[in-house]
Amino acid sequence: MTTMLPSVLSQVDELVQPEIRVALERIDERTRLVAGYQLGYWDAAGEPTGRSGKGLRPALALLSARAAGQTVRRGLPAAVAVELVHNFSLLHDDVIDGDLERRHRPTAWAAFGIGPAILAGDAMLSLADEVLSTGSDLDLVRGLSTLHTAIRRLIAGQAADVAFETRADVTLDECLAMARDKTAALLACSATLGAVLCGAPPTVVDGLARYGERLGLAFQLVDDLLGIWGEPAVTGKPVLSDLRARKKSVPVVRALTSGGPAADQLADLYASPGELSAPDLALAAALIEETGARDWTEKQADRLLTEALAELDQLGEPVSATGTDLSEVHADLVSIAHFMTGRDH
Ligand SMILES: CC(C)=CCC/C(C)=C/CC/C(C)=C/COP(=O)(O)OP(=O)(O)O
Repeated sequence: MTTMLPSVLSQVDELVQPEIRVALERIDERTRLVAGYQLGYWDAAGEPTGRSGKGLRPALALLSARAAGQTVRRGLPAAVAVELVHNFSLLHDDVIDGDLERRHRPTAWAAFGIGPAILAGDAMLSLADEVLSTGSDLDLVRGLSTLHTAIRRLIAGQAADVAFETRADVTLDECLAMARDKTAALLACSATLGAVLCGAPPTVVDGLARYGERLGLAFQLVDDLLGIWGEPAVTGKPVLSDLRARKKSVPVVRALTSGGPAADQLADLYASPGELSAPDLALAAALIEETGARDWTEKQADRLLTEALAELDQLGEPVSATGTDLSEVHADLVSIAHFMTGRDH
């Protein structure tokens, strides 16, 4: 596995982030402070900081326009929109979960309060639509429908995730469906939206969608593994945070449904009242590993990555309006897929 930084990520810094900053100008100053904090542009006092999100979704959106034979710039509205939707979802997720830390600093609601944080999320969601709608020669109706279908799935996935916290009988299929909705939907949308807005043929859009769905689920499985075995200094999240919150992530549900004494012991820990102590959290992680769920989840992520990459071979050769060498775009889609699944944060 390679974790080399794909070059498209620097295009996100150069092209997409400035566009998002321009879009933020449209919202009121109070809300802009919170939104820009969430996006990593400045600290709670409005002083500039280094950007902290990885920019994976806008990177996929830029590549998606190129996969349709168009310029990177044609992918910009899609890239801005998906990064805004992503940050809306993270911000609201942190409010819902009561999480205090993300990307190595206090979450937006912890820094500004729940009201301003929710409003900043709402503002980013609304800006996403507006940015898409300002593109002139684009296939806007299909684009908006693609984005909103993903947003509805994001909400459904989040609703399931919350509901699962108080259910002891979550099945592995339910859990995987939740992960697809919560995470793969927006990543698949990112991988297709640039192409959709450029009016790409269904063969290209559908192939990119299948690539994004498989890669998106692999990405969530890696995220679940990092939520248990990741290094907090690298992930920017507190140690064992998913287990502390008794999250029904994929490795947890795989372990709980595996049968045997380790699964029973884990179920007892998850059902016990009050906060889980540090030794209990470490025990829960060890029990999950003992059931083979860590290994299984890693293998599933590898399998999904292979399937995602195989989809790229089926994409065909759309007419290139720019003389783009499409094999180069495919190589970039391969590179970002490896980066997303080989990451440590
Ligand atoms: C409607 C609603 C509230 C939905 C929430 C859905 C949700 C929180 C999904 C989690 C997706 C995920 C793995 C994010 C981390 O992405 P990343 O590692 O790319 O994040 P980065 O931008 O920090 O790099």
